[in-house]
Amino acid sequence: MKNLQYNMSQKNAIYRTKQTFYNEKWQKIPFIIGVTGSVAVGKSTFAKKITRLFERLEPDKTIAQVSADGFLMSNAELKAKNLMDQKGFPSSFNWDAFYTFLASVKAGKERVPYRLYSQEISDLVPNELGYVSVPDILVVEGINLLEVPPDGQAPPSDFFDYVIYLDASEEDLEKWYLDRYHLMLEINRNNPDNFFYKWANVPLEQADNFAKRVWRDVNLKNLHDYIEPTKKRADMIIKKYGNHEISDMYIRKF
Ligand SMILES: Nc1ncnc2c1ncn2[C@@H]1O[C@H](COP(=O)(O)OP(=O)(O)OP(=O)(O)O)[C@@H](O)[C@H]1O
Ligand SMILES: CC(C)(CO)[C@@H](O)C(=O)NCCC(=O)O
Repeated sequence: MKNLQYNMSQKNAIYRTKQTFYNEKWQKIPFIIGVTGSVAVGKSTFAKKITRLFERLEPDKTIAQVSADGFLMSNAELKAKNLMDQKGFPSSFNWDAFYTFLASVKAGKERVPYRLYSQEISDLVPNELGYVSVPDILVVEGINLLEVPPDGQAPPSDFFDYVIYLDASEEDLEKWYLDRYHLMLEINRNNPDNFFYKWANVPLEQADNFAKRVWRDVNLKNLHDYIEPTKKRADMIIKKYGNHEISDMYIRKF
């Protein structure tokens, strides 16, 4: 946390110096923190925690939190493009929208809109937008923050001031993924409109075989091919034990 606060004050000093040099009026530039890593590593939980911590430690600053899952294409769009088995891969994101969002936040625009994603419906939330209005700090969590878009679009990492990569063993990741899946089955057992309803009402072994296959063929493949290769570009790597406690921490000093 100290490291993050230090980086933030350094970055703000640079922004101020630049604006003075260019004879510009002082304008707040949001400090954007990224939290990245595998599906189910705990990015949104961790992002929530650092947001709460900042709210306590820096009570005079405004803090917002956004998930990069909102820049995925909708399930309908993925189905139409035959990309459902690549959900979460670079090919499944709307990179232009992600870039425009980050560029608008950094430019200090008011009420910058973004789509919301829900793990519970496993899709973008229809007819609802979130808005970010020039916060001091924006925490963005997502699997793709340090990836380079596939079609030559500008990479979102241009706008991140500090990126934390959460790391864990593949066994723990699969377990956390399945635990969350079981929770979704439980919650939606009597909810026929929900994505998980179908799987909540077949024998557990059959439901588990489906989830394990999705984990292996989609999320683990995504980790190997696209997410893990970005790890060395992070400013900080935090490795977690199976009980979610931190086992190791690496900080990039350059
Ligand atoms: N610190 C923690 N303590 C206890 N449980 C945790 C912790 N962090 C994550 N979990 C659990 O692990 C699972 C995955 O966490 P979370 O949804 O935050 O992951 P994620 O990386 O944001 O996932 P996704 O990429 O799919 O959005 C959830 O069931 C969550 O409750
Ligand atoms: C939304 C993502 C891509 C990442 O958060 C992930 O949770 C996901 O839905 N992966 C696709 C395969 C699956 O349903 O788990």
